[in-house]
Amino acid sequence: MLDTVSSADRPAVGAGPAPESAAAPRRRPGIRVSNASVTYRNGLTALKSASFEVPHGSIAALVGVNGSGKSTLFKAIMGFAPLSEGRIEILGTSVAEALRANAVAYVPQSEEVDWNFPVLVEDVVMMGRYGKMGFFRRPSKADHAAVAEALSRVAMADYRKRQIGELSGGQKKRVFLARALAQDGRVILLDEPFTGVDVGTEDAIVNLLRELAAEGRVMLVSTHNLGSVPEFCDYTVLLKRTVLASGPTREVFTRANLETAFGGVLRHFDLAVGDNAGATGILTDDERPFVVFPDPDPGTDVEAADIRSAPSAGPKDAGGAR
Ligand SMILES: Nc1ncnc2c1ncn2[C@@H]1O[C@H](COP(=O)(O)OP(=O)(O)OP(=O)(O)O)[C@@H](O)[C@H]1O
Repeated sequence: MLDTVSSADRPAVGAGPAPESAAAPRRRPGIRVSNASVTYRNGLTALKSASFEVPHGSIAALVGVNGSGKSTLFKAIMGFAPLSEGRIEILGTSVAEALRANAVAYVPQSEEVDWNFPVLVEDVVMMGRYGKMGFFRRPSKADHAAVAEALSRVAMADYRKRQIGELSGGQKKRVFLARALAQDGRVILLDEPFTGVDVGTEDAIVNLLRELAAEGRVMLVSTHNLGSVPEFCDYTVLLKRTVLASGPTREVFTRANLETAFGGVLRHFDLAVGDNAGATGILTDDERPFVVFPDPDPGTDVEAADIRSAPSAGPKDAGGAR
């Protein structure tokens, strides 16, 4: 039986996880990955001894270069890729039990979907209800109501009779988010939800994810959009065939950790400001950049912010692009 979430489990959205003290009860993990390894049939170990936790009611970024194992981790959480060692727990149960309870929803990358397949928007969202239907998959009133509510939550109710292939990239993403909502997924895995979407749609998706976190759901978001991670992800998991670092974003999402995770792949500019010895750093792997301001008080956390576009002044080289 999957456990339920009380409001006591929920963090203040956007405020990051509450600090834990000896007196405070430990927040229950939504996803707990312990020493998990995945080896494909061709002998490649795509994930080695990965361990991390993401608590109830939070949004976690899954960040790493192409081939670092993000999709492999998603497949393991969805039960498609068996573990050669270790364990994954979802809402305190095994993967198999979480899948039986229909607790894990997946929002795919656009490339994974055949957009020529003739299917209506409302039919795609109805797929989220299949796990709750009988053998003949005849939708009940409740199923139709759940689909309508999910579509209106992502502002796509007017498109329900449209062919999915006719929609824009951002609209398609919202439809697949609606499918996850119709399923009532308590754990939602989102694969590159911001690729190819405009800023308005990205903001709409982020706001929705915040609402879902406030409802106690757990989101794991694979993204190359580094600039948006500190903005809306409470937790970060840095992946490079294993977990390099994981925990609250403000602790994990540091320049040093990002450089380790991305190595030479990450573009890195330092903007020297006048004679200021400290320099503003911009880290990007080509989507929205992540900006690191000089630390006014060395020894404390690095201050970070995101920008939506490159600064108008060109980068003054203090290390240059790598
Ligand atoms: N079915 C498979 N069989 C064998 N190797 C695989 C399989 N799927 C993925 N791999 C390999 O596992 C490694 C990790 O791939 P994965 O798709 O998990 O990376 P990723 O971080 O999701 O990459 P991207 O950012 O490009 O989506 C890669 O070297 C990939 O070639």
